[in-house]
Amino acid sequence: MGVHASLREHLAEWAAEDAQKRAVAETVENLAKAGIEIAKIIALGPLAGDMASARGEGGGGDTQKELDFLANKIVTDALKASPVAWLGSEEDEKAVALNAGAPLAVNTDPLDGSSNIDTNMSIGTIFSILPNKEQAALLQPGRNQLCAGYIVYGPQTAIVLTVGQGTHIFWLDPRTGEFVLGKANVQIPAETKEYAINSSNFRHWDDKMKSYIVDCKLGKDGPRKKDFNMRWLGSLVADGFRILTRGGIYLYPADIRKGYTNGRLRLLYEANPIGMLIEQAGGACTQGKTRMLDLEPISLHQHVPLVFGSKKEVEEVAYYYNQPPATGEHSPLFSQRGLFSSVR
Ligand SMILES: O=P(O)(O)OC[C@H]1O[C@](O)(COP(=O)(O)O)[C@@H](O)[C@@H]1O
Ligand SMILES: [Mg+2]
Ligand SMILES: [Mg+2]
Repeated sequence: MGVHASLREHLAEWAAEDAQKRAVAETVENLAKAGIEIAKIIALGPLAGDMASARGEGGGGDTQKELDFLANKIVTDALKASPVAWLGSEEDEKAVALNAGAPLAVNTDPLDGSSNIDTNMSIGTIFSILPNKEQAALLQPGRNQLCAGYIVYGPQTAIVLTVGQGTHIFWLDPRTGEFVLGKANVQIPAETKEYAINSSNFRHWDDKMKSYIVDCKLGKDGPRKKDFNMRWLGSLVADGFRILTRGGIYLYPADIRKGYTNGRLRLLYEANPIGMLIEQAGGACTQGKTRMLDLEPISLHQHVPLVFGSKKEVEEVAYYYNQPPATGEHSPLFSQRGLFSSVR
């Protein structure tokens, strides 16, 4: 399949005469229109009202902000007008029935990066499109996704998209209201020297994660033998975009805080769509050791530890997780030497 200049042409050629693919294409186009609407609100900043004010709790249990609510409404309306039977949204506690008998089911994070709404930083809308099934259509492993993507609202608005034939980035041209191809077949470099983690949580992590980060910080003086840089934007879509652009690794591990024992990110509408986009760009996405897209979901708002990015670096994290437990002076808590330097 060729990659066409506009998102519309790209989807039309891919879908051709296949009914399921045409349904996916129509849904993506409707989500793209919803994205343009959301982008306009975001571009207004405070002129659109206080979009960062709290409204209560969203369906997933996190604080719901005004823009979370509004984005959910816009995305839900777009999906109601699409061949979608079931909707799973971060902002709705339960699955939402849309068009009975339609061929698709969609999981979405309508507004990712809510803590950045009033900071003029990139935020986004994530979606994962699945075939409809008679039972539990939304609870399918990520490898079943027909399409995954997100719209990022940043200095530029763009859609990062995969239908299983590479990951492509389409930029919104505000002059025409059309998404046009910016980067076809994104390839994430296999190796990296840049990691992204909220390191304020260091004391809550297990020893394996502490060791990995300690060794990154030791740089050339430690077992990794290279200096690392760190970035943390606090929006998965923005950190993900950087990794798609120049490589890197993103980590949100499980930790011992209440509500974080399976990490912070959600499997169905964050980890799975990001996982498909990253794999299709030559990267890897795991729960630390095992492939994200093979995980059998058990609930709509399920948390999962998330590690993704440059393939070799993601494998390096699995290497740390596969080491025997650390004890005594070899603990990164007590040592400035890398925990596993002796076993390499
Ligand atoms: O504030 P923390 O703990 O660093 O978490 C940041 C992570 O949480 C998220 O904001 C979760 O997404 P929501 O804003 O959709 O809840 C990610 O985008 C981001 O990577
Ligand atoms: Mg999110
Ligand atoms: Mg969200």
